[in-house]
Amino acid sequence: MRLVGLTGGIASGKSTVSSMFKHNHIPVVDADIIARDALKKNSGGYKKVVAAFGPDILQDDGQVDRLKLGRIVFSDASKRQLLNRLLAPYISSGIFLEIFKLWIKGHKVIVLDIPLLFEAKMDKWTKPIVVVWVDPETQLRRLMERDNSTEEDARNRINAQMSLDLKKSQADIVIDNTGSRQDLQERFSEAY
Ligand SMILES: CC(C)(COP(=O)(O)OP(=O)(O)OC[C@H]1O[C@@H](n2cnc3c(N)ncnc32)[C@H](O)[C@@H]1O)[C@@H](O)C(=O)NCCC(=O)NCCS
Ligand SMILES: Nc1ncnc2c1ncn2[C@@H]1O[C@H](COP(=O)(O)OP(=O)(O)OP(=O)(O)O)[C@@H](O)[C@H]1O
Repeated sequence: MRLVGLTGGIASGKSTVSSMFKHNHIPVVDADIIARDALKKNSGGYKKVVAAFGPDILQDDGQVDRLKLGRIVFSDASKRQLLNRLLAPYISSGIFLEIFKLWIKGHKVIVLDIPLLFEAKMDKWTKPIVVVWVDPETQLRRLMERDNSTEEDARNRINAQMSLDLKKSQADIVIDNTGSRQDLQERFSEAY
């Protein structure tokens, strides 16, 4: 079985590339979805995170206020490391469970779409590593547009990750997504 690592920076275009893999009938495990499940009300991760960060991070319905928690952790590295440490066991076991389910169904190639592939040291499990790269200005603009966020919030999120150029230097395949969606489709078709 081949596990392809699909990574990049926030808003560099991983989800867009991941839908191209799905279009080619290659299944994708999305680490962001698994991380969201790990923080849903009453899950193991939720209980740990609420115990550590306090009830102020909760909405009226008891779910975690993701915007509020995001503001806290993306502007404070030690709080971010704490959140990462608390959720890591739930996220990694969720990822391996999803991969296992696809493997027993007989899939020979599976894509793991994970923004923190290198940061979480999961790069040793994947080959090839595909990095979706964009230039910094395009990344900032797309992130602000997509999330309707301020420049400060967007910069904090970008700075919370390993630099995109460093990720690019460790890639087996680089897909440049600075151009149009059509250009991206062409880059993808050249690589796959
Ligand atoms: C802080 C949280 C609640 C903010 O939620 P929000 O809905 O605003 O963002 P979302 O989860 O959709 O993430 C958007 C992007 O932010 C980046 N990001 C998320 N968590 C982190 C992190 N801990 N460090 C660096 N970048 C991160 C990723 O590029 C991700 O694609 C959430 O991101 C979270 O629980 N993060 C910790 C879990 C994690 O590490 N997730 C990454 C997947 S492995
Ligand atoms: N080539 C492109 N031209 C214009 N907009 C694009 C292009 N590629 C992606 N986008 C847009 O940029 C934003 C970020 O793309 P996408 O959501 O695929 O990134 P991502 O890497 O999956 O982000 P995250 O790390 O937050 O999950 C989205 O709004 C998407 O529609």
